[in-house]
Amino acid sequence: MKYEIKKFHDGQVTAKIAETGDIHIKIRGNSYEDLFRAAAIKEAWDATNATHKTAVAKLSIFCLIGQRSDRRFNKGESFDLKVICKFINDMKFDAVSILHPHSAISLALIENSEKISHVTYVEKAYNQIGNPVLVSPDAGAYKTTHEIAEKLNADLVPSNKVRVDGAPEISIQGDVKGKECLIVDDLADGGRTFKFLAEALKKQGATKVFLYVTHGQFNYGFDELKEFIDHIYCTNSYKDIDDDFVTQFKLEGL
Ligand SMILES: O=P(O)(O)OC[C@H]1O[C@H](OP(=O)(O)OP(=O)(O)O)[C@H](O)[C@@H]1O
Repeated sequence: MKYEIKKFHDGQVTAKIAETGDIHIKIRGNSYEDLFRAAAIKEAWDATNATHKTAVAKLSIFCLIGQRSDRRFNKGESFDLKVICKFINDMKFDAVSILHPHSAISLALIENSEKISHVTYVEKAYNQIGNPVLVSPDAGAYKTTHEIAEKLNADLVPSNKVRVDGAPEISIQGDVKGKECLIVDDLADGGRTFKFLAEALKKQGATKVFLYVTHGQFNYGFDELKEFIDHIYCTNSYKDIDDDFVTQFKLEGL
């Protein structure tokens, strides 16, 4: 470790660089404090490397806070992802990698950014289940899941979701009768999207329904989800989960 982080009683974070040279900071990035930690480390690193111009600083963010707020939802409201990305740009990293961002807007707003693909984790779930049909829950997930289906040589059933008064309405565009399905998406907040989709898939004859999300928040627990979902796969980008219902793929550095 090339740095130390300390926190004062009032919540202030402070960093100390232990060695000069290249640095690669890996954070969840799912809280403002995480971003401030990275900023403190980078500030100390810049000062330490002021005469070492060839050293490289990289930042990996595994679960970018505000990634869903990729537009100004209503007139008069703040565009939160823009504020967050401005803060990240101010740190001036040479490269910023973002694991499975919700949309391409994060990558467009962050300078020197690139995406870390989630294909490895989907592939692990796909192999553990034994070649299920992939299901993309909405238009946003279709493009990336289509790319993954091509790579894995898997069947893909697209589905569409529109929210009516906050509740998702589902239409499935393919035959899932007698098949095992793996829903693939970026994040689960409460997970209602997937509960409704799993119910619809089972009504159409799917034998088992599994869920893969990269960022597993599951803010309301698993009880409701267990009704129609057989098992969940996710990474620990957002938090560590200890539950038999969930298989978590641990990210290096967390
Ligand atoms: O766990 P849940 O509460 O069901 O939410 C999960 C869904 O919400 C997100 O999409 P979102 O509706 O934000 O996508 P949008 O960009 O189309 O608004 C995410 O990509 C999932 O599809």
